[in-house]
Amino acid sequence: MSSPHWPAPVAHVPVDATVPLPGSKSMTNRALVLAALAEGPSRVTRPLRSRDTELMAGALRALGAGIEADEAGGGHDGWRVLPADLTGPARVDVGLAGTVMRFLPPVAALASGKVAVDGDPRARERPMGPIITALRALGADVDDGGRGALPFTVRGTGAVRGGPVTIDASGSSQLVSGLLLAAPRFEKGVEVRHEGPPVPSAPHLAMTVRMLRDAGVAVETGEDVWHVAPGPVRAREWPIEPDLSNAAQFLGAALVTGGRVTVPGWPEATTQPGDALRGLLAAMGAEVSRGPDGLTVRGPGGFCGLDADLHEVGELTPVLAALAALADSPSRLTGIAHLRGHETDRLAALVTEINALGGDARELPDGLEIRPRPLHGGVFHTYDDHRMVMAAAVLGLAVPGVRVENPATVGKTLPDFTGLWASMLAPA
Ligand SMILES: O=C(O)C1=C[C@@H](OP(=O)(O)O)[C@@H](O)[C@H](O)C1
Ligand SMILES: C=C(OP(=O)(O)O)C(=O)O
Repeated sequence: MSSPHWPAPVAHVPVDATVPLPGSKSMTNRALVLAALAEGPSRVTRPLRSRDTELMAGALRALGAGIEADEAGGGHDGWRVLPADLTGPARVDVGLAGTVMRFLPPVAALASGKVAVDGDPRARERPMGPIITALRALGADVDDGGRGALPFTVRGTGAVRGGPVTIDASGSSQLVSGLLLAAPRFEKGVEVRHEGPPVPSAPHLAMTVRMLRDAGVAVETGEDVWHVAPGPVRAREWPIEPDLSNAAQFLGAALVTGGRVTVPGWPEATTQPGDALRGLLAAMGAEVSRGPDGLTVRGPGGFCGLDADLHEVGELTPVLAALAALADSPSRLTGIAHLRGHETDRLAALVTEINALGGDARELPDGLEIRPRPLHGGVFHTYDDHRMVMAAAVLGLAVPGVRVENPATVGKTLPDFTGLWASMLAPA
């Protein structure tokens, strides 16, 4: 899926905009899974409609679930989800979606029949081994040809025993979330114990636990251990919050241009990691306020670099790295070695592309060090990574001549990104 280069627009005046954002990828894909496993029909309202969520809907449909437009939904592009007996044979395409490749196989193990799972070429390189091994330990039959990676076939028997399992989830929190989401339907539930270097993305694990409990499932947590009791998953309405991680580039534009951006509907309390933007952008010098209109970020003119451990909020890194390259002082972003297993090796990609524009970025064993330098235009490669497009757009606000390769890859989580960006930059 490539598209012509996109000339990232320069902001000639401070932005002054309100940017409504589509729903959270992470919440939408959890809601779809829980709704497909529920006792009766559910609704997912204001979901994200993007490549990652359409892939999840397609995967669940392939197993037999009904997922259809919610005609009564008042124009929010919502879904009605009608659970059904899960059956194979089926083929599932996970694309490059971490949520689909880690959340779907445990669901497939509950189906009766074979489910073949594959994805984009890069998906075959993303960490999957620990969840394949864990599924086997829980009683599922997975044929991966000894690769410990995609593609593989889950030979479902219609039931999974479940019980205790130990996993090294240091490569991705999704390895734990995937097991937990399907576990209420395992005969014994599950007790997942993590052993290894720290698990990243704690808010995403909290989101998994929160949403399971919201579906009436009993979940207990301790340090590096999660217990899900077997039992029914309640059918319900799942209202999806705006995607706060996708707010990063828009709020960042306020900082870069010394302007103002408001994101409506910012939740009072949330498990989304994007909520950390309030503190992170404030640490760079932004004025951050919350009101009835939403969350507002104002940029003071210049802004400073960031010294932060992003272990829990790794998906914010590409945009924060772009901001760091434009800041008034150096930045150190640490705790993010696991980003080498994301859509692309994000640490390598960010260093290569920032430096190709004249920047000074270097890899640390677990992160990035970025020293601001005057940048120039050029092609910014995006490596099938939506967040590389978003990072490039932030750089382009201040650097004339940034041309973004394959901007359509942003459709993974924000298909209308360039439209929203243009609206943000349009004079009020
Ligand atoms: O569970 C989720 O919805 C996600 C968890 C995180 O994955 P990692 O823990 O692999 O970083 C995050 O980066 C990803 O964008 C979404
Ligand atoms: C890491 C990300 O996605 P995925 O769900 O594919 O892991 C991301 O969106 O930044």
